[in-house]
Amino acid sequence: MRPTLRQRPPRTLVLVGLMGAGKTSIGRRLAARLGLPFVDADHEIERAAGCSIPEFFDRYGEPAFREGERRVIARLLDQPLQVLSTGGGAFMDAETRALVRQRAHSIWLRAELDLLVQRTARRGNRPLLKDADPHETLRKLMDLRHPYYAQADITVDSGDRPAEDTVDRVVEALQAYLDTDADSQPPETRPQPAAVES
Ligand SMILES: Nc1ncnc2c1ncn2[C@@H]1O[C@H](COP(=O)(O)OP(=O)(O)O)[C@@H](O)[C@H]1O
Ligand SMILES: O=C(O)C1=C[C@@H](OP(=O)(O)O)[C@@H](O)[C@H](O)C1
Ligand SMILES: [Mg+2]
Repeated sequence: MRPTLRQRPPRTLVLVGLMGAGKTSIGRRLAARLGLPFVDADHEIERAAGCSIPEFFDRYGEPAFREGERRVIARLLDQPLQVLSTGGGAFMDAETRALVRQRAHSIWLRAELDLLVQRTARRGNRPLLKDADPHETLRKLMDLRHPYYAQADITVDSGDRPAEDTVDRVVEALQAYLDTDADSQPPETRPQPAAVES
């Protein structure tokens, strides 16, 4: 029997990590395992904009995409408990990180560079990887973004193994987190940090 959680998670589960880490595919399977709705922020942006992510980048540019991404994720974090897979750049935004911290549990799916390159080579749907050498681009993004992903509540290696095995690892890490972490209360009851005078 595959592991599942002993309790309903108190908050939405947000997956973060680089392109190809498996946020969309593992997120969908995790939701099915836990019996929760699944939503992918990129799919929601595509639905709202009526075009694909590459078309969005072509027509409106990356800054407009980031703005849309921030708004869509804020809206999705207002919805009832679900599994929410973000696009790789979403957690770089300070407002999004703060909102995720307040309202959700975050899970960083971490993977080796070569595996990310392999997994993203299969489809040409990632505008950031279409021009320059994808290996070099992902390496730079790794340097830039890993310190932010590392701020997630939970980290799970998304290695070269069957996806359901990675889901097992996510469930086990999440159970351990919910068992021990004082922050794992529903968002309404979580105490807010006191304002800091600057
Ligand atoms: N064990 C695995 N874990 C995650 N993704 C995998 C795995 N094996 C193959 N993949 C594939 O890697 C590709 C990229 O995954 P995706 O879920 O789109 O990543 P992300 O949303 O993080 O960019 C998909 O085609 C997925 O099916
Ligand atoms: O890392 C990024 O900046 C991006 C990741 C993509 O999502 P995935 O991480 O699901 O591929 C998508 O949001 C867009 O192409 C930009
Ligand atoms: Mg994705």
